[in-house]
Amino acid sequence: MSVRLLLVGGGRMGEALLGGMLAAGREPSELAVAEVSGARRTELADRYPGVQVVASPVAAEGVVLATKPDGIAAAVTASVQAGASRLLSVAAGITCAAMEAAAGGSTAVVRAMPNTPALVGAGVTAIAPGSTAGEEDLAWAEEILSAVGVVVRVKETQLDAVTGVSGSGPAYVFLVAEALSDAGVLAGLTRDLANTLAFQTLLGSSQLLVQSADGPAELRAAVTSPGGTTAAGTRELERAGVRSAFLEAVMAATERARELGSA
Ligand SMILES: NC(=O)C1=CN([C@@H]2O[C@H](COP(=O)(O)OP(=O)(O)OC[C@H]3O[C@@H](n4cnc5c(N)ncnc54)[C@H](O)[C@@H]3O)[C@@H](O)[C@H]2O)C=CC1
Ligand SMILES: O=C(O)[C@@H]1CCC=N1
Repeated sequence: MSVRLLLVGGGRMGEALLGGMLAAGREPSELAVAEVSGARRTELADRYPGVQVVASPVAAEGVVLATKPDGIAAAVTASVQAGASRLLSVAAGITCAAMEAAAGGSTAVVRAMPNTPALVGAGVTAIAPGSTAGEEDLAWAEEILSAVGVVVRVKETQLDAVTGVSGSGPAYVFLVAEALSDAGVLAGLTRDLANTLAFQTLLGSSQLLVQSADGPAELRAAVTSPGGTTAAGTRELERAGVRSAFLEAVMAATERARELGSA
């Protein structure tokens, strides 16, 4: 008997999607995970009772591909051989055309770029259709991914840039969190207190940003008193080239996604 949805690759991103879908109310019996690592299969089976955990693809109505980019072509072929007629890939760089070639038929392909805040239902995913994917296929992908956060539709040519901004973006934010906490310790606070202050500041600032009618420049101006502490701190960030560092980081990640797709 086929499952409704098979996840191929139960690593960090695959687990984020699986955990998010279950938290959003998906029945475990609808889901299966194909994972090549035996140790990982044991972990997943323990953590997600009721989800079928297998070593290679089983028959499924639809398949989410979450292996590393260099494993996607083989995973597409195995999934199609097992009977899948609809594929959704989250791999960085790998194009719909490459997956369609590996599928070798009329399989509908949707390419997506999610991010790990999907683990807590606060992800953002951009999706783009392959050449034979229609509205129903996009709606199917949206139904899966909207369980773990916001979903936006983009052109496939935009997906490498999306990878640079929001796919990799959580790592940049975590780096800021570490740095802000380290700075608190440098200024004499305990690590626990510095973590609480840094993490809650990131959370609160993000919530303010998405809920406010003002954009980031206005919100930053509201924190910055004339001749005050924030202006003094911001001057150092600008002097260190933080803004430029973010521009370069996103461009490097975007370029790397392109390279992964052409490897
Ligand atoms: N980690 C992240 O923040 C994000 C990752 N992605 C994409 O998600 C994909 C997975 O990335 P991660 O989860 O970080 O990597 P990972 O290495 O944690 O997970 C990959 C998993 O796939 C398994 N695997 C490999 N070949 C397989 C096969 N043929 N059949 C079944 N399982 C197989 C591996 O054993 C591993 O558990 C990548 O393509 C990446 O570009 C996309 C957005 C964000
Ligand atoms: O680092 C990577 O290649 C993956 C894709 C986006 C986030 N993590």
